Amino acid sequence: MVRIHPSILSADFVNLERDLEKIATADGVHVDIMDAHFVPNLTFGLPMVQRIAEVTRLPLDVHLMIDDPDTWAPQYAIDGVESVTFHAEATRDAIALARELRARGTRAAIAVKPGTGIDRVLEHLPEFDMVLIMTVEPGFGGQAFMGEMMPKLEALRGRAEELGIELALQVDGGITAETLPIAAASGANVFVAGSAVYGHASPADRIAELRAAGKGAFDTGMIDLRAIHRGAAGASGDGAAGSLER
Ligand SMILES: O=C(CO)[C@@H](O)[C@H](O)COP(=O)(O)O
Repeated sequence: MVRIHPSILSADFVNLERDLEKIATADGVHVDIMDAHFVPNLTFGLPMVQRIAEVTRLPLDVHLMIDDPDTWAPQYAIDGVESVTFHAEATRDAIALARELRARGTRAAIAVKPGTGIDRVLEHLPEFDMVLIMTVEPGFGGQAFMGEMMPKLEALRGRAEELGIELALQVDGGITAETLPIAAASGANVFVAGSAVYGHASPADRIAELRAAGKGAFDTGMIDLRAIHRGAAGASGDGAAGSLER
């Protein structure tokens, strides 16, 4: 199933309730939490997430771009939050944190920056409900999609199929109607789009367009994922950072 999660990083924070209404036809709201340490940008924290959860019926997909998620992430497992994503590069113990999030009733997701390999994520894949492959350097909207991240998606989707587990695969950064099918064909099924949605005169029309682009990629069976996976040897990289265990 294709899911479109607009990123409110591109919304008008002063008119956020209005801008949330504009994306009511989406499948979730991507909420970027930035601390000006892990990434060079600053957004907001838990009180704002609580208010967002109160004013929208859509499930929240909280993406923590912060230091020390081991301490802070569990607090975001509140009503209305469907998943909490923390970064492999920032956590001390990804598995313990994922288990804690699940125990609190939210989906546990791990994100990797473009320079980070996925070997350890592949090793421990059943611990996570979702993996987020960043297709830009985290921090800002409006950057260009990095197609060279596609082998990571292919390797993750292939491994999930081998294990017979359900895994949401999210991509974030530079997603448009042109780039979304590329990521869908590589195994992604949850698409974050900020400037593409909020930069359009009608966010609802853009959401429909993105959904159709993703559905088209799946329906036409553009690419056989297993074939891709066979050719994706070495795609996982050696991991620039992000030990998953202490
Ligand atoms: O996490 C981030 C940026 O770090 C994103 O969620 C951006 O908001 C995506 O914006 P676009 O690339 O779609 O404009």
